[in-house]
Amino acid sequence: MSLVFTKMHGLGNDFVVIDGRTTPVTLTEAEIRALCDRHLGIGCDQLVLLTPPTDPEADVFVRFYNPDGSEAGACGNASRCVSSLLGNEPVLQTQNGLLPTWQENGLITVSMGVPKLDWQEIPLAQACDTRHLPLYDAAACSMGNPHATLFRSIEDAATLGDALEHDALFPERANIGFAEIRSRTHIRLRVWERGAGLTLACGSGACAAVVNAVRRDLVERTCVVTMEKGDLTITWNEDGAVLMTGPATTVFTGTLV
Ligand SMILES: N[C@@H](CCC[C@H](N)C(=O)O)C(=O)O
Repeated sequence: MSLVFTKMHGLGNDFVVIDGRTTPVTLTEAEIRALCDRHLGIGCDQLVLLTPPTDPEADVFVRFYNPDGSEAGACGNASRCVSSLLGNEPVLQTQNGLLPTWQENGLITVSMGVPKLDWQEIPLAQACDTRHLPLYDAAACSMGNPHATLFRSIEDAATLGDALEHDALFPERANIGFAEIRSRTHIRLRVWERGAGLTLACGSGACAAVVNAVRRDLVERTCVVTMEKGDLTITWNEDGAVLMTGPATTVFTGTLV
């Protein structure tokens, strides 16, 4: 069976999007790993599978897979890409609920939902206080997927990310953000992603960085987050939802044989 796919990216966080809405597509973990492989497959940071929605309010069900074959509950950059690919401002159904999307001035906004703030807070605090892990002033939240944000140099992402992703502190592993506060409306960020390693951008990581920085009173509720290839604008609304705005790019389509 041949399989059509679309290669997309959001600020360099790249995806293989497979549309299984009309013809069901089933992929094993091994097949996902093979497709994501940059040498032996197509190559991407996440594989994104579209299936029919089960919620009448949604236009599509979107599932996100890391290159190690694990499934993630959220992926901000891929959510913008799917919105751009489908057009007509779709509502995305994800493991983290319904995500409305809309387009303005060539940029896509996704309402990423309400962060869970108590996620891992106690273990992280214990780690800082008693285990002397290098988690200086770390904070954690879930954006539908687990994120810890460390307020320290982005240079540390390459050296500390892997060990922290796999630290016993995080039973489900975690995405580890390294955030430099440049001003009260600007964060510079690098993210070591669970199941993917260091990526050029992470949308849910940018949302988590702003939420965690607001909780530390380091930034305002609307912030520009700069990553390797550009900016996202993140707003943590007073009603609790986090809005993420940024670009989405289609690179090419192809057929798997
Ligand atoms: N690149 C993503 C996040 C992808 C999932 C993550 N690696 C996880 O396992 O939670 C984004 O843009 O949010």
